[in-house]
Amino acid sequence: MMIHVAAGAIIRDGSIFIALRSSEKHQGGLWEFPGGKCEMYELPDAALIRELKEEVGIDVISLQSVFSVDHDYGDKKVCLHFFVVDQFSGEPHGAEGQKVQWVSIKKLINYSFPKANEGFVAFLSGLYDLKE
Ligand SMILES: Nc1nc2c([nH]c(=O)n2[C@H]2C[C@H](O)[C@@H](COP(=O)(O)OP(=O)(O)OP(=O)(O)O)O2)c(=O)[nH]1
Ligand SMILES: [Mg+2]
Repeated sequence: MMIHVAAGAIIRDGSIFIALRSSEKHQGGLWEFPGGKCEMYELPDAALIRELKEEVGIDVISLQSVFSVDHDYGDKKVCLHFFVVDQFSGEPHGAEGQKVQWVSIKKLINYSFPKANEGFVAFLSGLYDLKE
């Protein structure tokens, strides 16, 4: 079964907010873009808005869908729906006790993400290049 997941790159002043997945979770110990699984009949944008409120305590004002990627981890098949979140209210923080940090876009490639994130990390790194 394919699990649909919404994940968002929260962007402010050339940096992106990332969170560490706890070691007991699937793909634990790796950095992630906050988000989570879509509930039944829930579209990815609605799932992301809900998850960002729960996990990082922000209210999304503006989000843009970037692309979706199917990935088979062997133990789990996911369809990741990636978004850029460029307007929000509230200050992002680890609302569930997870380790978080702001990372400048040019340094994003130095962090270890789950395999399914490769294309999105490359895309975000490209956004930075456009500003040079
Ligand atoms: N949130 C998030 N999940 C990702 C990313 N990359 C990636 O492969 N995943 C995978 C890991 C998980 O198998 C799945 C998302 O699960 P999750 O643990 O965030 O889901 P959730 O927030 O609904 O959490 P839970 O309550 O079920 O624990 O997608 C990413 O950048 N962000
Ligand atoms: Mg999650």
